[in-house]
Amino acid sequence: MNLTFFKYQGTGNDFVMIDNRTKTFPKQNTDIISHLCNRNFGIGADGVILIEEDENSDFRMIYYNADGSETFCGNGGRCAVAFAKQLHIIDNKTNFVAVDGPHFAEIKNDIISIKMIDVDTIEVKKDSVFTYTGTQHHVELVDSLDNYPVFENGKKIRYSYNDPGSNVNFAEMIDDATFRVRTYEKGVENETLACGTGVTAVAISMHKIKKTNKTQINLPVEGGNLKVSFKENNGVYTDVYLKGPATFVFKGEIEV
Ligand SMILES: N[C@H](CCC[C@H](N)C(=O)O)C(=O)O
Repeated sequence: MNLTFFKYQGTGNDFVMIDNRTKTFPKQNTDIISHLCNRNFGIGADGVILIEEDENSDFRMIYYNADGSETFCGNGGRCAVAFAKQLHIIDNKTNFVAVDGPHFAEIKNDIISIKMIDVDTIEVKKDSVFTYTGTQHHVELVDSLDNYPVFENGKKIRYSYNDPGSNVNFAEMIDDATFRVRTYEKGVENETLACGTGVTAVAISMHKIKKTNKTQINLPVEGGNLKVSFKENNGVYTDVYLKGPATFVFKGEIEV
């Protein structure tokens, strides 16, 4: 079949976006998803995102990692909002639904803010934090991310968690409002240039272990700059917003 796709990237986390309102995309075929994401034999991306109709919200976003596993994706959510606007499904504000539930989002001066789920499962361990921001995230502080072995150390930690494993975020404290982040992503099985649910996990974890008392955090990543803001009350994090750019790269067609 001939497939029209739109390529988007959010701070370097990149996605093949498909308007699947006709419900014709073969979702069960993980080989097709992997092929689309393959950077040599396909289009190349960290994941595939489908936009579908939803009776209770503006649209449904479905995210698949490059290995075909389904999860939520924060940067992907921001790109889905930009894509929905390009398709004239929405204007600058939207309520949409994803695998982890409903999300509000808005576009202001080309910056897309997406409301993330409330975060209340935060497991503080000796040298790391494990939390859930729409998917599983391991967070640990390191002295410097320059030349840090993200792939090697990330892969080891990723598989140390019981199935489905965990994404792994290494954070370097720049100041009390800024944490640089590099992430090894499960399902991509590599370092990505940014991870939205990952930087959200870092911001909340750093507040939880009292490395910062700020509730608006800057998170420079390899592919750009993200921001996370939140409220905290008795250890529960609400009004969690992930903010950053989402860019249309090109439109294309591929035979699958
Ligand atoms: N890049 C995504 C995270 C995808 C998470 C996925 N790798 C998984 O949990 O399996 C983000 O911006 O949140």
